[in-house]
Amino acid sequence: MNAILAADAGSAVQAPPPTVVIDCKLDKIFYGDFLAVRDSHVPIEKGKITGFIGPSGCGKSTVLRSLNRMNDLVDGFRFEGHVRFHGQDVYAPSVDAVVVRRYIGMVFQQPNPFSMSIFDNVAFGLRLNHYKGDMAERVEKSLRRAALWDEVKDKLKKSGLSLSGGQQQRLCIARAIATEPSVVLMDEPCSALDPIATRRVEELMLELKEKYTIALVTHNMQQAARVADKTAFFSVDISKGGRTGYLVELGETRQIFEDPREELTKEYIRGEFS
Ligand SMILES: Nc1ncnc2c1ncn2[C@@H]1O[C@H](COP(=O)(O)OP(=O)(O)OP(=O)(O)O)[C@@H](O)[C@H]1O
Repeated sequence: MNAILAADAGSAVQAPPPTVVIDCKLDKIFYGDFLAVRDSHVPIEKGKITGFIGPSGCGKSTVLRSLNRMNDLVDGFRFEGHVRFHGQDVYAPSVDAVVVRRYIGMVFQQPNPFSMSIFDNVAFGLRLNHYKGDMAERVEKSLRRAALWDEVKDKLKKSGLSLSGGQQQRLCIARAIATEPSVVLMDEPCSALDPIATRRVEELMLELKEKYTIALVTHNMQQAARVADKTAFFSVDISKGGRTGYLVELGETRQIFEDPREELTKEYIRGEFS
């Protein structure tokens, strides 16, 4: 027996430490004077799905949108803390938000294809980023990865808006992954979809995490339990007269659902599942 294993005899063999792709430490997030979120440190780990759950208004979307500077255009948005992508400050003055979103893509609640062809929807971000490679090849690859190619390959020139809701959301996923981001942020991607389309997108998430890291906001606890590797539970602090969201607990999904450390998490999970 070698020395390392001998020293560890009797304990489980340790998995290698996870790689943190986005180190997000949001001490305070404001909209104007309103303190929307406090004390939320959510490291996003490579190759995993991190689910954000919690009651309405607890800041799930605010935290998610802070990761790729989606809040830049919101008047009065500011935060204290840091967001680092592979160690690089996402908010450094020298960093262009368009470049950030090329590496940290986003899928929204409502499928929002642009009013242009299916092909152009997927090519959109590539053109924005002056992609020099084979456009048709990349569009096909993205549509295949989004499990949509077989349904649209004969109508690439048709409008993205002509597709069903579930197809539109997979088109948006194809658009988000076309630039080959490392991380895809998904803000309630299934809330406008029926159960069958939801299942399809959930299966897709599980396939995509082989290649992309995913952060997922969901209202649907069962969805978090089904797909997330890690789960972050947020709540709302009303003790000081305001309504400020904060991270209560972050852990392996199984631990959060079956053996939460915090009383608040227990109550929330019990309430939602009972
Ligand atoms: N653009 C904005 N301007 C001002 N306040 C905002 C803005 N966006 C969100 N807020 C406020 O910040 C708080 C957190 O909102 P956020 O949408 O992040 O919560 P959430 O947990 O995602 O909610 P939900 O589950 O209902 O979507 C809420 O009090 C909300 O009203």
